[in-house]
Amino acid sequence: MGETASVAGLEGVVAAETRLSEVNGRSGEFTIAGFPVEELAPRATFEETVYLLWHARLPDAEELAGFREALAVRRGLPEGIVRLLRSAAVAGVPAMDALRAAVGALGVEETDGAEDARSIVARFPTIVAAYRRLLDGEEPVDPDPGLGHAANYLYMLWGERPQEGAVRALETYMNTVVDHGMNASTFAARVIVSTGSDMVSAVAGAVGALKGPLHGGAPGPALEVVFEVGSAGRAEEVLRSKLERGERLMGFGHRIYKVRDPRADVLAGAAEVLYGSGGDRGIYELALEVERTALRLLEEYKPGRNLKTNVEFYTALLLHGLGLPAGLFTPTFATARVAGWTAHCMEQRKLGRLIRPQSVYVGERGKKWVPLEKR
Ligand SMILES: CC(=O)SCCNC(=O)CCNC(=O)[C@H](O)C(C)(C)COP(=O)(O)OP(=O)(O)OC[C@H]1O[C@@H](n2cnc3c(N)ncnc32)[C@H](O)[C@@H]1OP(=O)(O)O
Ligand SMILES: O=C([O-])CC(=O)C(=O)O
Repeated sequence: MGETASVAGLEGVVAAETRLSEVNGRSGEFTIAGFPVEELAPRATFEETVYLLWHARLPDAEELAGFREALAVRRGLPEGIVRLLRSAAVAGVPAMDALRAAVGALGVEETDGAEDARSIVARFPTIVAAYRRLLDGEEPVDPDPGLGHAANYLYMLWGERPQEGAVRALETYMNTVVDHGMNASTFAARVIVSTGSDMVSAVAGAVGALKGPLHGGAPGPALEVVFEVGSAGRAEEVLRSKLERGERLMGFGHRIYKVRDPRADVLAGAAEVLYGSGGDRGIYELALEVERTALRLLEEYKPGRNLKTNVEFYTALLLHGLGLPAGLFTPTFATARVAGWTAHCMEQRKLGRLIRPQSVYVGERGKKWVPLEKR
């Protein structure tokens, strides 16, 4: 092969054609299967959004009822997976690692992609909620087939039926983050199925990619910073010292968005409603001050980089407002994004080829073997 320049982080490289979602980083627009995120996310149920991704259109009433039912009947976990989660909880395994192990242990149906996708998406919240309860020393709560996907997740976490406002906030969140172009975890999933491998393997790999702090692992640390700041007067001092030490501010910056991430506004709207009706209003106000200070300081320390608020900052605020502990932020992200991963797997299978980019060799050549005793 001739010499080819490498592109650090594959920035700007187009890796696939997709009809699932479009991220426009210059105008700050995000489209999910034809719908602007701000149009779809606050209105749709999660089941409607998943149906839209998988079928390229919204369901009618009968199709939606059938789809809800199809997910609801697949929520239960095989006994082996519950056993696996119990031992992981005893060993104190972090939630994303337990999720990855549990997903990896799901049986591969391999009859058709749609069946795999339904049973994987249906079981994600059950795994996450059961594991959270086991970590807290409580028994898992069985899914309630009478509840929608998001409501049932909260029910399995808390053991009581959630209020409508909480369900709406969670559905808005899950719809907002369900997919996002060729993000790292989605790309990982597409690479795995492109080899002809199965969807369970692809989703387990995607969970591994999502948990990193530069991707889906950011909201926990973003909230920690708000707590570390503690009061509005300390925002400048705390954030400045982080930037002086060369640390990144979690929840800010994005590979594609060079303007504000439009999902931040959708989640800010949902958070405003959630905190407006009570809850920890003080932390919400403080977070807004932290955001303002962070944006100002990022412009000062990284001029011209256009580092703006990303989805994770408001994810942290919204999920905290819902009463979720920080350890559940990334697993909850995964319970939404898994619908996008499976949609991409199906699309990749239909349209894609083996994904196999190139590397440029920068090592030495022509070396001579040296026997062990002479090294
Ligand atoms: C769901 C999601 O995945 S959304 C993203 C969630 N991740 C975060 O919030 C983590 C914080 N943000 C980041 O680390 C980055 O902005 C990323 C990983 C999201 C994007 O990274 P990239 O596109 O690779 O940008 P890159 O790492 O090249 O950074 C460009 C410059 O901006 C700086 N920078 C980028 N983000 C930040 C940040 N949050 N805080 C401080 N500096 C930053 C980098 O240090 C670099 O500066 P330099 O050129 O002077 O060395
Ligand atoms: O698109 C990205 O690179 C990261 C992101 O915001 C997401 O996955 O939601």
